[in-house]
Amino acid sequence: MADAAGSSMVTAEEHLAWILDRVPALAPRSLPVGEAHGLTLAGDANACHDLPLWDNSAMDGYALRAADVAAAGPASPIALRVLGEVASGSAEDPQIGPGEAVRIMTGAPVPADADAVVPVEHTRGDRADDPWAVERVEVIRRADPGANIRIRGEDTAAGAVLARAGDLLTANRVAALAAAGEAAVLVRPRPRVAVVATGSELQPAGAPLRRGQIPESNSMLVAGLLAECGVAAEAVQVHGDDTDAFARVLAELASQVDAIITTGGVGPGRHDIVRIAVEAEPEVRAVRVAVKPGQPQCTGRLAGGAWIFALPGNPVSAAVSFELFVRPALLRMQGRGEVQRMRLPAVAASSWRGSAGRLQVLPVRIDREPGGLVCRPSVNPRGVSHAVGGSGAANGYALVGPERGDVAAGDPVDVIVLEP
Ligand SMILES: Nc1nc2c(c(=O)[nH]1)N[C@H]1C(S)=C(S)[C@@H](COP(=O)(O)OP(=O)(O)OC[C@H]3O[C@@H](n4cnc5c(N)ncnc54)[C@H](O)[C@@H]3O)O[C@H]1N2
Ligand code: MOO
Repeated sequence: MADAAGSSMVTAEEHLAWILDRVPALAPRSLPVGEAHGLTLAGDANACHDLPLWDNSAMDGYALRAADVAAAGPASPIALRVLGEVASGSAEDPQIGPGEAVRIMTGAPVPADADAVVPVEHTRGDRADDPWAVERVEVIRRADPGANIRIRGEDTAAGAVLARAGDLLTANRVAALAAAGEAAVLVRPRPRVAVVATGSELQPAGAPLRRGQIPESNSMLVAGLLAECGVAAEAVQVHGDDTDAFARVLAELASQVDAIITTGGVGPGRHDIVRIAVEAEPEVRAVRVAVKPGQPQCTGRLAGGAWIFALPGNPVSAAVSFELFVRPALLRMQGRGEVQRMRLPAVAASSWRGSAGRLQVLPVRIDREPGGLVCRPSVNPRGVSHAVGGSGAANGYALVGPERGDVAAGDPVDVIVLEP
């Protein structure tokens, strides 16, 4: 281990940069586009063909020659002979002469002889009980050339870049790639992650508690935070403060997963078994980060292969550490270009005590108000790290830089929103 626990203090930015410089990108693989939602592209993806593929109708109506209906109006209908129909999926390209039209449906290819589509609402049919004409249609509104025709390639040209390496494949992106003819995409997989909560005081939720015991909640916290960033935990374990047993668990998991997230046991205490277990690991750093909460961190690559993110046991400290360091690292393993959440400007609705010299990451309730976003602490800022109860009501974090001190009501603060 590079430093003895707590022997050096680094900024949150420096610790994140240290992590992002080192975490490996997982090997890419090709997947059918329909299985790639939520993954990250490992190479640029281009349109295989124009979108739309051919000039097609934007309306259910009649394809015709615009010049034929230039003088049409409600009081001066123009009658056209109906030749037939081009339905969606039809490969027909019927010839249309002057004074002629074909019924056409939305999305169907516009016949080469037509230069406009008139919606059925702007026509009168030749039967009393049906708006659609069979043989003869009266057009009661003029149409300009090009009206209601979606031009081949006007959305995206063949060969255009639709998404780049590092982009998340959102539902919209997957749809764009499929629509543009991509059958398979090169993506990086989600990391395999194990969660290990440590502490001899921990009991299953709902179990009877004697003095000194508490319900275990961090494993659910971390597994849930993983799920919220698209990763299903492969293993979730809870262990007591037995250094040897923990070292064995770590050694076993290190060759099975890409990352191990532990909580608890990173302080300088006599039973802080995680810190003790990773002390001899040359590529794991133990640092104190200038952040509140989330100060003690042991992070790096274990000799067995996996990365370890040993987070403090205090529940809010663990949650903040996950947000600041683990989430970006897991996204970078997937090759994601942007690994940080968007920071939005908000206004503090109340004053709170700051933490000059450390980045304050405060669980807050963020609300929309007519003037913009406002936020108020959801925990007592006096003691944030253990405030698991109050933090449950938070929907984001306020980020107050180390150069700032206390926050006054009305002050601007940056927030990140955690709810989708
Ligand atoms: N002498 C010092 N003491 C402490 C320091 C320090 O610098 N010097 N740092 C404090 C800070 S800051 C933090 S954060 C904690 C980090 O402690 P650990 O990572 O060793 O965490 P634990 O001692 O195991 O637990 C802390 C706290 O959290 C509760 N906890 C732990 N695991 C869970 C769980 N799975 N579910 C729910 N709650 C859990 C635990 O009961 C403790 O109350 O150290 C400070 N001390
Ligand atoms: O720095 Mo510890 O993680 O706050 O309480």
